[in-house]
Amino acid sequence: MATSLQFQITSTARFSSFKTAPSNSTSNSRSITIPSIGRLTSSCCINYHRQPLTAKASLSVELPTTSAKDIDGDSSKILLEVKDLTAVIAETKQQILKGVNLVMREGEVHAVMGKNGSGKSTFSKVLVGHPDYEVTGGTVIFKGENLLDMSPEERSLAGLFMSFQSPVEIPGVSNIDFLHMAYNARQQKLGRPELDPLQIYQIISPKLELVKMDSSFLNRNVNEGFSGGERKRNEILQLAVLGAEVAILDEIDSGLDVDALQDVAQAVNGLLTAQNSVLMVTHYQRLLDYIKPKYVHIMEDGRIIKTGDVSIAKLLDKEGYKAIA
Ligand SMILES: Nc1ncnc2c1ncn2[C@@H]1O[C@H](COP(=O)(O)OP(=O)(O)OP(=O)(O)O)[C@@H](O)[C@H]1O
Repeated sequence: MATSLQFQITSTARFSSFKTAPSNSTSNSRSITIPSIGRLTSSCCINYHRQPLTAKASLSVELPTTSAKDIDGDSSKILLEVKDLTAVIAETKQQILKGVNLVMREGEVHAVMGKNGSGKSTFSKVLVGHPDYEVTGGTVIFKGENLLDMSPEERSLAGLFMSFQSPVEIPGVSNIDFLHMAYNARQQKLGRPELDPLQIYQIISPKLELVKMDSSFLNRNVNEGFSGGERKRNEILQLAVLGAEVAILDEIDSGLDVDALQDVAQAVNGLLTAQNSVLMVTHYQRLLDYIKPKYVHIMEDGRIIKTGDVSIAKLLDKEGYKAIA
């Protein structure tokens, strides 16, 4: 039971469709006290009630047989390969994604820009399996596996993370409990021992410093009453603690003051390695001054219509989207 709850919370709790039981349902939970932050509770026994998912696509897919080097001479490992991805809004069947193509390799930072309503967030949410959307065509290969065959929880546990444009509150679940459960779910998936509350705190503590968050945020319910900027920092805290091979950051710069933007960017840069990759959705060149992308993609009407280096973003900033057309 605990296992399935842990699996659910790693990603789907972060979608708005999640509902949690009141916090008094944590009876029998294990707890410890850490002086600086008060009481930590391991919440394996919180009851979660989730609406059924509708976004799981089961399109048949042929995994690539050629190596990355065969295709374009770059021998770095491909982490994510999106081909001709199309998707509709589940409820209305309105088509939003109209054939997205993208390849992300280890060690790369990609930025996706585009006018309001061009499909950037939808693309990000479809990748993590958000239930509001149905995939209608195309393929997505993540670390050699068919991503579209995985549930949102499996995607998260496989190492795909998304920071939402508007991170949702999770009432009744403290930050520390959320991180603890999500972390242990990943440990389980990797066949490693689960950590107790003290051990998890030792992992989280340096990450708090990385994102410059006060430890008091750990005992608050996830995002409840957080300011816009605090929510964004909290998203990066989750990324820092849980880790990911591909992190999708949807407008991580929105709502941040100039100092907070630098802190968050510095934290993201601190998490980048030669083995992982970041996909940033943004409207503003200023973010790209801090987190430098190898590629900038322009999305229009559900497709990536142009890919280039950061000079595209600079041109956009100066002359607007008419310069891209
Ligand atoms: N769940 C939904 N229900 C109805 N319409 C939706 C839904 N999700 C996306 N859309 C519509 O799909 C289009 C693309 O939306 P999306 O949020 O992906 O754009 P975006 O490029 O991220 O925009 P912005 O830059 O303003 O954040 C918009 O017209 C939006 O209204």
